[in-house]
Amino acid sequence: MISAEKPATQTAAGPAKIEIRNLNFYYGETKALKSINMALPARSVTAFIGPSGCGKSTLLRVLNRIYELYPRQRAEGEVLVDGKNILDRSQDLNMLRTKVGMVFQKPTPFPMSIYENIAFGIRLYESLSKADIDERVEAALRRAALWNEVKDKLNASGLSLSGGQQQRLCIARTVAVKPEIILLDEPASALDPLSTAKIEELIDELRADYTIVIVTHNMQQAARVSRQTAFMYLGELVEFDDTSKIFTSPQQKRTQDYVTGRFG
Ligand SMILES: Nc1ncnc2c1ncn2[C@@H]1O[C@H](COP(=O)(O)OP(=O)(O)OP(=O)(O)O)[C@@H](O)[C@H]1O
Repeated sequence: MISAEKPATQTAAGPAKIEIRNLNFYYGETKALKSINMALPARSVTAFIGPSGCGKSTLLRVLNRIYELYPRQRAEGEVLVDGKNILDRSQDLNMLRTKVGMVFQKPTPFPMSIYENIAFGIRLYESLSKADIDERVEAALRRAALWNEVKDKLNASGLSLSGGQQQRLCIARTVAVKPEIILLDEPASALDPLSTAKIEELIDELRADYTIVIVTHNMQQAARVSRQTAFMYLGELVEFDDTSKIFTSPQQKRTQDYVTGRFG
Protein backbone atom coordinates (compact mmCIF):
# COMPACT_ATOMS: atom_id res chain seq x y z
CA MET A 1 0.00 0.00 0.00
CA ILE A 2 1.27 3.46 -0.84
CA SER A 3 1.72 5.50 2.31
CA ALA A 4 -0.53 8.53 2.66
CA GLU A 5 0.92 11.91 1.79
CA LYS A 6 2.03 13.94 4.78
CA PRO A 7 1.89 17.73 4.89
CA ALA A 8 5.23 19.30 3.96
CA THR A 9 7.34 20.76 6.74
CA GLN A 10 8.15 24.43 6.29
CA THR A 11 11.78 25.37 5.84
CA ALA A 12 13.21 28.88 5.93
CA ALA A 13 13.14 28.76 2.11
CA GLY A 14 9.56 27.45 1.73
CA PRO A 15 7.86 24.06 1.97
CA ALA A 16 10.13 21.01 1.98
CA LYS A 17 10.44 19.07 -1.27
CA ILE A 18 12.46 16.33 0.42
CA GLU A 19 12.14 15.43 4.07
CA ILE A 20 14.47 12.91 5.65
CA ARG A 21 13.25 11.41 8.91
CA ASN A 22 15.24 9.19 11.27
CA LEU A 23 17.25 7.76 8.42
CA ASN A 24 19.80 5.04 9.14
CA PHE A 25 21.81 3.31 6.45
CA TYR A 26 23.76 0.06 6.54
CA TYR A 27 26.44 -1.54 4.36
CA GLY A 28 26.03 -5.08 5.66
CA GLU A 29 26.57 -4.71 9.41
CA THR A 30 28.23 -1.30 9.15
CA LYS A 31 26.05 1.67 9.98
CA ALA A 32 27.03 4.49 7.60
CA LEU A 33 24.23 6.98 8.36
CA LYS A 34 22.93 7.62 11.86
CA SER A 35 19.50 9.13 12.53
CA ILE A 36 19.57 11.76 9.82
CA ASN A 37 16.77 14.33 9.93
CA MET A 38 16.56 17.20 7.49
CA ALA A 39 14.10 19.10 5.29
CA LEU A 40 15.27 20.35 1.90
CA PRO A 41 13.33 23.17 0.23
CA ALA A 42 12.08 23.01 -3.36
CA ARG A 43 13.83 24.83 -6.23
CA SER A 44 16.97 25.44 -4.28
CA VAL A 45 20.49 24.02 -4.16
CA THR A 46 21.55 22.07 -1.06
CA ALA A 47 25.19 21.04 -0.61
CA PHE A 48 26.43 18.06 1.45
CA ILE A 49 29.95 18.66 2.75
CA GLY A 50 32.25 16.87 5.18
CA PRO A 51 35.48 14.86 5.30
CA SER A 52 36.02 11.77 3.21
CA GLY A 53 33.93 8.81 4.37
CA CYS A 54 31.43 10.88 6.40
CA GLY A 55 28.44 9.60 4.39
CA LYS A 56 27.72 12.36 1.84
CA SER A 57 27.46 10.06 -1.17
CA THR A 58 25.59 7.45 0.83
CA LEU A 59 22.95 10.01 1.78
CA LEU A 60 22.65 11.19 -1.83
CA ARG A 61 22.29 7.60 -3.05
CA VAL A 62 19.36 7.04 -0.70
CA LEU A 63 17.39 9.82 -2.40
CA ASN A 64 16.81 7.77 -5.57
CA ARG A 65 17.31 4.34 -3.97
CA ILE A 66 20.18 3.57 -6.31
CA TYR A 67 21.84 1.64 -3.46
CA GLU A 68 19.29 -1.10 -4.07
CA LEU A 69 21.27 -2.19 -7.10
CA TYR A 70 23.84 -3.54 -4.62
CA PRO A 71 23.40 -6.44 -2.22
CA ARG A 72 23.48 -5.95 1.55
CA GLN A 73 22.80 -2.22 1.46
CA ARG A 74 19.71 -1.03 3.23
CA ALA A 75 18.02 2.11 4.50
CA GLU A 76 15.74 2.47 7.51
CA GLY A 77 13.51 5.45 8.22
CA GLU A 78 11.62 7.73 5.88
CA VAL A 79 12.44 9.94 2.92
CA LEU A 80 9.39 11.96 1.98
CA VAL A 81 9.33 13.49 -1.49
CA ASP A 82 6.31 15.77 -1.81
CA GLY A 83 5.08 14.16 1.39
CA LYS A 84 5.26 10.56 0.10
CA ASN A 85 7.71 8.05 1.53
CA ILE A 86 9.93 6.90 -1.35
CA LEU A 87 11.47 4.17 0.82
CA ASP A 88 8.06 2.50 0.90
CA ARG A 89 8.25 -0.90 -0.79
CA SER A 90 5.34 0.00 -3.04
CA GLN A 91 7.30 2.89 -4.58
CA ASP A 92 7.69 2.37 -8.34
CA LEU A 93 11.47 2.61 -8.85
CA ASN A 94 11.28 3.58 -12.53
CA MET A 95 8.98 6.43 -11.67
CA LEU A 96 11.26 7.47 -8.81
CA ARG A 97 14.34 7.54 -11.04
CA THR A 98 12.57 9.74 -13.61
CA LYS A 99 11.54 12.12 -10.87
CA VAL A 100 14.95 12.04 -9.18
CA GLY A 101 17.79 12.20 -11.73
CA MET A 102 21.44 11.64 -10.88
CA VAL A 103 24.77 12.77 -12.32
CA PHE A 104 27.98 11.07 -11.17
CA GLN A 105 31.51 12.24 -10.50
CA LYS A 106 32.94 10.69 -13.63
CA PRO A 107 31.06 11.61 -16.80
CA THR A 108 29.24 8.48 -17.97
CA PRO A 109 27.89 9.03 -21.50
CA PHE A 110 26.49 5.93 -23.19
CA PRO A 111 28.67 4.62 -26.06
CA MET A 112 26.29 6.03 -28.66
CA SER A 113 25.73 9.30 -30.51
CA ILE A 114 25.19 12.61 -28.75
CA TYR A 115 21.59 12.61 -30.01
CA GLU A 116 20.94 9.04 -28.88
CA ASN A 117 22.42 9.68 -25.45
CA ILE A 118 19.42 11.90 -24.84
CA ALA A 119 16.74 10.33 -27.05
CA PHE A 120 17.34 6.90 -25.50
CA GLY A 121 16.12 7.94 -22.04
CA ILE A 122 13.13 9.85 -23.42
CA ARG A 123 12.00 6.78 -25.41
CA LEU A 124 12.23 4.59 -22.31
CA TYR A 125 9.53 6.60 -20.61
CA GLU A 126 7.43 8.14 -23.37
CA SER A 127 6.38 7.31 -26.90
CA LEU A 128 6.80 10.46 -28.93
CA SER A 129 7.07 11.24 -32.64
CA LYS A 130 10.53 11.76 -34.16
CA ALA A 131 9.81 15.50 -34.42
CA ASP A 132 8.87 15.68 -30.73
CA ILE A 133 11.99 13.76 -29.72
CA ASP A 134 14.14 16.08 -31.87
CA GLU A 135 12.59 19.01 -30.07
CA ARG A 136 13.19 17.48 -26.62
CA VAL A 137 16.80 16.64 -27.48
CA GLU A 138 17.45 20.21 -28.58
CA ALA A 139 15.71 21.67 -25.52
CA ALA A 140 17.74 19.44 -23.18
CA LEU A 141 21.03 20.33 -24.86
CA ARG A 142 20.15 24.03 -24.69
CA ARG A 143 19.21 23.66 -21.01
CA ALA A 144 22.61 22.09 -20.34
CA ALA A 145 24.38 24.90 -22.22
CA LEU A 146 25.76 22.43 -24.77
CA TRP A 147 23.64 23.01 -27.88
CA ASN A 148 25.92 25.52 -29.58
CA GLU A 149 28.91 23.23 -29.20
CA VAL A 150 27.24 20.08 -30.57
CA LYS A 151 24.39 21.13 -32.88
CA ASP A 152 26.45 20.36 -36.00
CA LYS A 153 27.61 16.94 -34.82
CA LEU A 154 24.65 15.29 -33.13
CA ASN A 155 25.58 11.96 -34.74
CA ALA A 156 29.12 11.97 -33.34
CA SER A 157 29.80 9.68 -30.39
CA GLY A 158 29.11 11.11 -26.94
CA LEU A 159 32.52 9.73 -26.01
CA SER A 160 34.21 12.05 -28.53
CA LEU A 161 33.37 15.10 -26.39
CA SER A 162 35.72 16.64 -23.81
CA GLY A 163 35.26 15.68 -20.16
CA GLY A 164 33.41 18.91 -19.38
CA GLN A 165 31.16 18.51 -22.42
CA GLN A 166 30.49 14.88 -21.50
CA GLN A 167 29.39 15.99 -18.04
CA ARG A 168 27.03 18.58 -19.57
CA LEU A 169 25.72 15.83 -21.87
CA CYS A 170 24.98 13.74 -18.76
CA ILE A 171 23.15 16.71 -17.25
CA ALA A 172 21.20 17.15 -20.53
CA ARG A 173 20.31 13.45 -20.44
CA THR A 174 19.04 13.83 -16.89
CA VAL A 175 17.04 16.99 -17.64
CA ALA A 176 15.51 15.44 -20.80
CA VAL A 177 13.27 13.06 -18.84
CA LYS A 178 11.85 16.00 -16.85
CA PRO A 179 12.94 15.24 -13.31
CA GLU A 180 11.94 17.38 -10.34
CA ILE A 181 15.06 16.65 -8.31
CA ILE A 182 18.65 16.44 -9.60
CA LEU A 183 21.35 14.73 -7.52
CA LEU A 184 24.93 15.69 -8.35
CA ASP A 185 27.72 13.57 -6.85
CA GLU A 186 30.93 15.63 -7.13
CA PRO A 187 29.94 16.59 -10.68
CA ALA A 188 33.00 18.77 -11.32
CA SER A 189 35.76 17.03 -9.39
CA ALA A 190 37.15 15.34 -12.53
CA LEU A 191 37.06 18.57 -14.56
CA ASP A 192 39.44 21.46 -15.26
CA PRO A 193 38.67 24.92 -13.77
CA LEU A 194 36.97 26.26 -16.91
CA SER A 195 34.67 23.24 -17.25
CA THR A 196 34.00 23.44 -13.50
CA ALA A 197 32.95 27.07 -13.86
CA LYS A 198 30.55 26.09 -16.67
CA ILE A 199 28.99 23.37 -14.53
CA GLU A 200 28.58 25.82 -11.65
CA GLU A 201 26.94 28.38 -13.97
CA LEU A 202 24.63 25.66 -15.20
CA ILE A 203 23.66 24.68 -11.64
CA ASP A 204 22.87 28.32 -10.99
CA GLU A 205 20.53 28.39 -13.99
CA LEU A 206 18.87 25.06 -13.22
CA ARG A 207 18.04 25.92 -9.63
CA ALA A 208 15.01 28.02 -10.67
CA ASP A 209 13.29 24.88 -11.95
CA TYR A 210 14.73 21.95 -10.00
CA THR A 211 15.50 20.90 -6.46
CA ILE A 212 19.22 20.24 -6.59
CA VAL A 213 21.38 18.33 -4.11
CA ILE A 214 25.14 18.39 -4.63
CA VAL A 215 27.88 16.46 -2.87
CA THR A 216 31.17 18.30 -3.01
CA HIS A 217 34.61 18.14 -1.45
CA ASN A 218 35.20 21.69 -2.52
CA MET A 219 34.03 24.13 0.11
CA GLN A 220 34.38 27.16 -2.16
CA GLN A 221 32.12 25.37 -4.59
CA ALA A 222 29.53 24.67 -1.89
CA ALA A 223 29.68 28.33 -0.87
CA ARG A 224 29.28 29.48 -4.49
CA VAL A 225 26.44 27.25 -5.66
CA SER A 226 24.27 26.32 -2.69
CA ARG A 227 21.67 28.05 -0.59
CA GLN A 228 21.71 25.48 2.22
CA THR A 229 24.64 23.39 3.40
CA ALA A 230 24.67 20.20 5.44
CA PHE A 231 27.90 19.39 7.27
CA MET A 232 28.30 15.67 7.97
CA TYR A 233 30.81 13.85 10.13
CA LEU A 234 31.14 10.09 10.78
CA GLY A 235 27.67 9.31 9.45
CA GLU A 236 25.95 12.05 11.42
CA LEU A 237 24.42 15.31 10.30
CA VAL A 238 26.27 17.79 12.48
CA GLU A 239 24.73 21.00 11.21
CA PHE A 240 22.34 22.07 8.47
CA ASP A 241 21.65 25.71 7.79
CA ASP A 242 21.83 28.51 5.26
CA THR A 243 25.15 28.26 3.44
CA SER A 244 26.13 31.77 4.54
CA LYS A 245 25.62 30.79 8.20
CA ILE A 246 27.54 27.52 7.88
CA PHE A 247 30.52 29.37 6.44
CA THR A 248 30.46 32.52 8.55
CA SER A 249 28.82 31.70 11.88
CA PRO A 250 28.33 27.95 12.38
CA GLN A 251 26.78 26.83 15.66
CA GLN A 252 28.89 23.71 16.12
CA LYS A 253 32.60 23.67 16.83
CA ARG A 254 33.14 20.70 14.48
CA THR A 255 31.58 22.66 11.61
CA GLN A 256 33.74 25.67 12.43
CA ASP A 257 36.89 23.52 12.51
CA TYR A 258 36.02 21.94 9.17
CA VAL A 259 35.07 25.09 7.26
CA THR A 260 38.13 26.91 8.54
CA GLY A 261 40.31 24.02 7.34
CA ARG A 262 41.40 22.79 10.77
CA PHE A 263 40.62 19.20 9.79
CA GLY A 264 39.37 17.14 6.87
N1 LIG B 1 30.05 -0.25 -0.92
C1 LIG B 1 30.40 -0.05 0.36
N2 LIG B 1 30.55 -1.08 1.21
C2 LIG B 1 30.90 -0.91 2.49
N3 LIG B 1 31.09 0.30 3.05
C3 LIG B 1 30.96 1.37 2.28
C4 LIG B 1 30.60 1.26 0.89
N4 LIG B 1 30.53 2.51 0.36
C5 LIG B 1 30.83 3.36 1.37
N5 LIG B 1 31.07 2.68 2.51
C6 LIG B 1 31.43 3.25 3.82
O1 LIG B 1 30.39 4.13 4.25
C7 LIG B 1 30.93 5.30 4.82
C8 LIG B 1 30.41 6.52 4.06
O2 LIG B 1 30.92 6.50 2.73
P1 LIG B 1 30.52 7.60 1.65
O3 LIG B 1 31.09 7.16 0.35
O4 LIG B 1 29.08 7.88 1.72
O5 LIG B 1 31.32 8.87 2.20
P2 LIG B 1 31.60 10.26 1.51
O6 LIG B 1 31.43 11.29 2.55
O7 LIG B 1 30.79 10.40 0.27
O8 LIG B 1 33.15 10.10 1.16
P3 LIG B 1 34.02 10.68 -0.05
O9 LIG B 1 34.01 12.15 0.14
O10 LIG B 1 35.37 10.08 0.19
O11 LIG B 1 33.38 10.22 -1.33
C9 LIG B 1 32.43 5.16 4.78
O12 LIG B 1 32.87 4.69 6.03
C10 LIG B 1 32.68 4.11 3.71
O13 LIG B 1 33.83 3.38 3.96
